[in-house]
Amino acid sequence: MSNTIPVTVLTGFLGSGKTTLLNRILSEEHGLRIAVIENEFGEIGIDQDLVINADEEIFEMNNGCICCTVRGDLIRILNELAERKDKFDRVILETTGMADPGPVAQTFFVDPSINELYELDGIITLVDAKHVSMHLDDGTNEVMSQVGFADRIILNKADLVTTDQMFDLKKRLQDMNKIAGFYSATMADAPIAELLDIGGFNLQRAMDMKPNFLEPEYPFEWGGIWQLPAGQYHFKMANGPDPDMTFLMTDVNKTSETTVLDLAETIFIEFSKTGEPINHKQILNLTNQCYQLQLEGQDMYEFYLEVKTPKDIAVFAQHTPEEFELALLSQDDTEYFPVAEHYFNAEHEHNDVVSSVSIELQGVFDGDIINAWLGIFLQEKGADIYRMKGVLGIHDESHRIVYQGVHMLLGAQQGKPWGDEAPTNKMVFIGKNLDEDYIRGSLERCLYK
Ligand SMILES: Nc1nc2c(ncn2[C@@H]2O[C@H](COP(=O)(O)OP(=O)(O)OP(=O)(O)O)[C@@H](O)[C@H]2O)c(=O)[nH]1
Repeated sequence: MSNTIPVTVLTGFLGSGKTTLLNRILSEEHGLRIAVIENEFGEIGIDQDLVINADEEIFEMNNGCICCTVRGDLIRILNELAERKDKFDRVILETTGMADPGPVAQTFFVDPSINELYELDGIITLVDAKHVSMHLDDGTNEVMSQVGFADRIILNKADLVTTDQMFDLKKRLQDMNKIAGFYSATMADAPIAELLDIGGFNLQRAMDMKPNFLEPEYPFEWGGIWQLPAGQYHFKMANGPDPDMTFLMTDVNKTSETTVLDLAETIFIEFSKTGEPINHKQILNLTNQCYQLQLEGQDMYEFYLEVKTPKDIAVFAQHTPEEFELALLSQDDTEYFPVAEHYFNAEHEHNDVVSSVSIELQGVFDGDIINAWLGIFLQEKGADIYRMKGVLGIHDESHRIVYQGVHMLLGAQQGKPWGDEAPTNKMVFIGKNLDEDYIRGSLERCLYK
C-alpha cells in the first residue's frame, strides 16, 4: 500500500464556492482527518475566519498567489505538514480564485521530496454558473486553466440560473474538458464521496494540454555570474515592468551556465520570500538574501556593491536584464559583463489589471450606513468587482457580521461572537480599477460615531 498522503486541490474563480465546499467537506461525517492549506489573494487573512470551526489544521499562505510562489512557499508548508503526518489523513489545498492550478499540480510531480510524501488525488474546480460565462468571454486565463486541469467540475449556484442556461454552460465547458466529471450544485452540494479519493490526477491529460507541464517554472526570469576583482561597483538600472523587482546575489565557486541552473534549484525557495526593500543609492550585501529593489520615481537607479576580495557572484533577477537595462560598472565606470547566464521559464503571468485592496479599521460600523454604502458601491462598480469579503463589527451586534459579495450580489451572515475581543473590521476587495483611497475614505465615513 502506498504511504503517500493524498492531496485534493480546490480551485475555481473568485467567489465560485470553494470555501462553501470546503466547509461542507469539513463538517460532513466521514471520519477523515483533514489538514487544510488556504491561499489568499488579498494580503490580510479573511478566509480563515470563514472556514467553520474545526479541529483540522489550517495553514494559511497569504503572501501572494500560490501559483507564483508555488515552488517555494507550498513546498515549505507541505514539508512542515509532513512532520505531523500522524495527525491527519489527507490534505485539502484551497487556492486563490486567481490561481492557475497548473503550477500547483506540477509541484507534486517535479519536487522530489513532495513527490515522495504526497500524491495529487485530484483537482476539483468550482464554477460560478451565473458569472463564469462572462469570464470565459473575457478570455480570463485563470478560468480556462482551472476548467482545463480539473478532474471534477462543480457547476455551482444552480439556483441563480435556469435549467437551459445550465445545460448550455455544461456543453461549453465539456468542449474545454471532455474527461472531467460534471456536477450541478447549489451551495456546492455535490456528492463528497465522488470528490475525494479520485485516485490520481490525470498527468497524461495535463501533458496533452500543456506539453511543458513538467518543466519547472521559476520566480525569476534570469540568472547570471560575474567574475569581479576586489573593488567598488554599482548596478545601474532603468525602470522595469514593475515598480519593484526581486533580486538576489550569492557568491559561487564555479562560473558555468550549469552553475546557474544548479543554483536555481535551491535558490528559488529563498527567492519566493518577500525581500528587504532597497532604495536607489543603497548598498547590496552578498548575503544570499532576497531584496526588493525599488524602481520607481526616477529614470535611472544605482545600487552599490563592495567586493573585498576577488569573487565570482551569481545574481538572480525577477525580470530579464534587457527589461530594466541592467549594467554592472566599477567605480571608473568600466562595464563588467556576465561570464555565464541562463534565461528561465517564468512565462506565468497574471492579468495585472486585477488587484486587491485590503482594509483593516478599528471600531464598529453603523449598520444602516454600511449596508447602504455597500449596496450602492456594488451596484455601481459591480461589473469590475470580482469579489468582496468582509468580517465586520456592527454597532449593537454581539457577533461578527460576514459580508460576501460576488459582482453585484451581496449577502451578509452572522459569524462568531466577539466575546471579550474588541471588534475590528477586515475587508478585501478584488477587481479591476479599484480606487483604494476612495474605498477607504468611504468606509471610514460609515463607522459608528
Ligand atoms: N446563491 C448562491 N450563492 C452561493 C452558492 N454557493 C456559494 N454561494 C455564495 O457565494 C459567495 C462566495 O462563496 P465562497 O464559497 O466564499 O467562494 P470562494 O470560491 O471560496 O471565494 P474566494 O475565496 O473569494 O475565491 C458566498 O456568499 C456564498 O455563500 C450557491 O450555490 N448559490
